[in-house]
Amino acid sequence: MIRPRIKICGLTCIEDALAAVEVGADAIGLVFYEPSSRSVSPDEAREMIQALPPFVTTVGLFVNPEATEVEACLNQVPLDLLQFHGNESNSFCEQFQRPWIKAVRMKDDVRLDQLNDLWPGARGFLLDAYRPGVPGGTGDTFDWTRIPHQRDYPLILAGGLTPDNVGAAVSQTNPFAVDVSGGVESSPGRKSTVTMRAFIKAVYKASRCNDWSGYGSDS
Ligand SMILES: O=C(O)c1ccccc1N[C@@H]1O[C@H](COP(=O)(O)O)[C@@H](O)[C@H]1O
Repeated sequence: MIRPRIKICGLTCIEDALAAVEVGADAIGLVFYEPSSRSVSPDEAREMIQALPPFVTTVGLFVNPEATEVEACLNQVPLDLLQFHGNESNSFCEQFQRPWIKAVRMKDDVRLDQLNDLWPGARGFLLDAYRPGVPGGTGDTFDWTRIPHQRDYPLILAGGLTPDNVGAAVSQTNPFAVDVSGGVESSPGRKSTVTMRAFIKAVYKASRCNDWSGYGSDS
């Protein structure tokens, strides 16, 4: 099994972003959705990205934004990828000339065989738990047996992942990537380096990838 890429989302300060990269995150997510405790301003996001080493994918998360908000953000922040976590259409997501992924909340009636028809421009689909009235970042899991083994899109598995359950999640679903936010937090908006390291180690272990050597000790 190829090791899934690992995105740590909802970073709010340079210190946590650097720690995420140091323990092995491939991508970091920045939340541009103000009601969230993980929300950052474009200025804060730019400062965080400027502090990163190369080869770290920077992802901007939006929930039903105005196009002007995304454009203003892109003018200030060098984002590699956009993550749309609301009810955005394919044509809305396509207009920014930037690669994007679509988050899909796993409500009972979601048809995973129709994702590419609904959002043909998406580079991948992030599956998250569904909780009425909350767009994401809930810390809830969903039933992974709903995910088919045969897929025609890169699957990014999210929703309530933690160091304790991500190994089983990876083994069961063989995702292209995993995405975590609340499961590696020490307090609202802040990440625990120890927990991020444990999360990444669990992903490596589940993919039988023995070369994990993230910096520092486990304690
Ligand atoms: O993190 C948030 O605050 C958030 C707000 C609105 C939409 C999505 C949000 N986060 C994303 O939700 C999933 C799952 O998060 P969790 O691991 O269950 O806490 C993940 O993709 C976050 O990036």
